[in-house]
Amino acid sequence: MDRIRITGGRELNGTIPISGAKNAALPLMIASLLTEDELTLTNVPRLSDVSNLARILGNHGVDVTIAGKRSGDDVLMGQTVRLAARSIVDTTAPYELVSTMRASFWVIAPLVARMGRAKVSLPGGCAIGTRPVDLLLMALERLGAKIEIDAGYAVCEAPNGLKGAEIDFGKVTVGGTHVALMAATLADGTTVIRNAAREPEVTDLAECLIKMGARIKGLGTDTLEVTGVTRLKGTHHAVVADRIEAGTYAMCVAMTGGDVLLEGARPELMQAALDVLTQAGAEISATNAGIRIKRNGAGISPVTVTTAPFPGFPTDLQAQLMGLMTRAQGTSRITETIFENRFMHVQELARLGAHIHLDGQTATIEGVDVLKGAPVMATDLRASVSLVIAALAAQGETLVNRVYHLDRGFENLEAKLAACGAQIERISG
Ligand SMILES: CC(=O)N[C@H]1[C@@H](OP(=O)(O)OP(=O)(O)OC[C@H]2O[C@@H](n3ccc(=O)[nH]c3=O)[C@H](O)[C@@H]2O)O[C@H](CO)[C@@H](O)[C@@H]1O
Ligand SMILES: C=C(OP(=O)(O)O)C(=O)O
Repeated sequence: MDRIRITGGRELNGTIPISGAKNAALPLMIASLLTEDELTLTNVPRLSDVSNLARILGNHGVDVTIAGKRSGDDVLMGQTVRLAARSIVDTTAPYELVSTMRASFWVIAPLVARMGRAKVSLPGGCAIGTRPVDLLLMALERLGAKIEIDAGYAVCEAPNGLKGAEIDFGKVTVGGTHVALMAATLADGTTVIRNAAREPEVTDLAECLIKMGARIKGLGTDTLEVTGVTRLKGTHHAVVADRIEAGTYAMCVAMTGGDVLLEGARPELMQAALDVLTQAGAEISATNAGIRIKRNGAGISPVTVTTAPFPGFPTDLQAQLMGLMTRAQGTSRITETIFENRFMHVQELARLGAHIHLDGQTATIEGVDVLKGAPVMATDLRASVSLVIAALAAQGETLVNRVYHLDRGFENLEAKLAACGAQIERISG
């Protein structure tokens, strides 16, 4: 199993290219099930979640080709992925495949919308919380699907097609909004989705669906109106830049000091995170090329932050912010409101010398002057990268185990950081 070795104490200076967003690429790939034509996605990140989903879609009969490895020696470009679901050969998504990644449950929406049936394994909980799918199933039921839970599978039928309806989400759900949006595009009549998630990845999916011929109004708001069409067509779409990856590298720079251009990052999609970084003492400027982040000399100021759905501070940056605050000059408070158990990093950060006290959903972090390298491991993606952030400022060597979590969501993490001066390397095997 690969590990990452980091020797802390180096400033970061240079340019980090920001990849396409994992959380947009996955639903976009799933949307290919809605049409017989070819969907071409560019700027797709090289991540294990992407290759796993390609395998899952292949099982349904989607022809997936992945091209465009790199242009030049050190300039990494996203991949181009072509997906053609000419005929769907299997409407079942088995446990063995769905259990490898939660987002694959979302195939239920295009399968039932196009084929009138789907049998998809329930995804189960994960390290950050129980993560039920009741709201996703409620949305499909509102559209007229009959759903039964049988032997661990959601069996969903709509032999006469889906019908437009009002869907009111009691709680903001990104996955629920993706599912409702995809299913409604092929439903008969108009669907109104209320309390829809406004995350940029939802808007990216909606923009692609519109290019495929879907009729959707209200992009970027909490009310989406979808008028169903009988068929969708193929298109080309570039995956939106990853605001979570950009926010993560911004926190790395805020931690180590230095001056880095986050190339291709979109400041308007991550204002809450940029505001928190500014409070923490980083200097942020938006440029034509992306976001420039600097921290020179002054220490890290403590912050008080509560996670919230977009446009609030994202839960997917909560662990990274905690990593940064371990070295703040004072006491920070971070409250997690989206997932009930997203604190797997607390114990591991403590191994590096962090002082964190957890009380319910709020972590109180007493900043320390010195962190010291240690072997660490985490059980999820963002928790793992919070350890990388702390390790970049720790004295001595940190070995981050279970790198496969990082490979789910960060393309070439060690190459991107090393190019800016970090002492970081992957140890294979
Ligand atoms: C692949 C992807 O895009 N993953 C993101 C997506 O996950 P995901 O789509 O799974 O997260 P949701 O937005 O659905 O979850 C938000 C909250 O709603 C709850 N809930 C959700 C569905 C449901 O049927 N019932 C229910 O109670 C969840 O347990 C959680 O407490 O959005 C999360 C919140 O921004 C991010 O952290 C994940 O990175
Ligand atoms: C929680 C995440 O992903 P997933 O929903 O795929 O588990 C994440 O990207 O931080």
